[in-house]
Amino acid sequence: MIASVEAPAESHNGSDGPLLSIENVTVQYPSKRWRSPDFLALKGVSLDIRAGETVGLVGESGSGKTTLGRAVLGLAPVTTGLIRYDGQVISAMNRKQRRTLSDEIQVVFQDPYTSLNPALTVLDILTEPLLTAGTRRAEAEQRVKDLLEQVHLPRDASNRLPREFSGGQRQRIAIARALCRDPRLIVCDEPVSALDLSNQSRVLDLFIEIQERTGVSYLFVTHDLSVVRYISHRVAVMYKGEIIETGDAAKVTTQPQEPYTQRLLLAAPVPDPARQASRRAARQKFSAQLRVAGPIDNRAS
Ligand SMILES: Nc1ncnc2c1ncn2[C@@H]1O[C@H](COP(=O)(O)OP(=O)(O)OP(=O)(O)O)[C@@H](O)[C@H]1O
Repeated sequence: MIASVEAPAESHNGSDGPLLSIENVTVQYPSKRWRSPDFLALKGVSLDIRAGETVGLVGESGSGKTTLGRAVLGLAPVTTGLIRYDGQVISAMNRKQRRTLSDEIQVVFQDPYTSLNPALTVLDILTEPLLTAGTRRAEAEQRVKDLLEQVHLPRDASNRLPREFSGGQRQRIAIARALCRDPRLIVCDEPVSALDLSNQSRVLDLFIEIQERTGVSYLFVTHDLSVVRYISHRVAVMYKGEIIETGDAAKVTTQPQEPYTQRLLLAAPVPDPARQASRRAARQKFSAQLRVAGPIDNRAS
């Protein structure tokens, strides 16, 4: 695995501004139970993503990572704040207006076993978004051949059903589907966490390869720090609905400034025994520092 990817040299959208700009966004889920308060899942989150950039969103379970990805996709209610895409405010768009963005913003979900329609062949899964957009069938079928090649699946994959593929191969089909209409931003929600380690690194390499070729940006949601370090240019760390630290991926994942990020780093599993020993020593040192510094909630805002 490489240490971290090179930052994109320049914006692909021809402007100096970010491709995606999340500005002070709050998401409040309405309570489903009588007299219980609404739940504030995001508390004033701000984050930019430039064209061609991968921003990794990391944090423990329940910190709000998926909610932020869903807010970008228009699937979680933005209560206050704004989300701009290429300068245009998208957070206030209705469903019909959002549909016009499906060429631009796509998603790859965690579970390749449930994200693909089991009754459709790969050809049907991949031609459907193209035919819906008005592409002629012959052209759509040629495009599917190209897409299968791009994600390193054999051309005869077209005629098979999702159940005939392994988890890693299914995730490649899901990636091909996300690529159908040449998006400029893909929200990746834990796209490798259901895969075994060797498939994880192959699929991560595929994401990087696609980005190098197309200049697509990724908002990459994961709880796994080694994944985030591998794939991201920058990392944003979420804690209880807030972004508490952002910065260069290599720096945040090796020299985090915030005690919470330090704790997250120390809690990450390390298979190599020598590294485990040094991790244990670091953990003990960090615990001693914490005893002096006070509880981890006392982080800088
Ligand atoms: N539709 C919903 N209605 C009410 N609360 C929700 C809803 N979706 C998420 N939440 C709550 O919002 C908080 C953030 O959830 P979210 O799924 O964004 O976290 P996460 O960081 O992605 O967690 P994980 O890594 O486990 O997926 C959690 O406390 C969750 O219970």
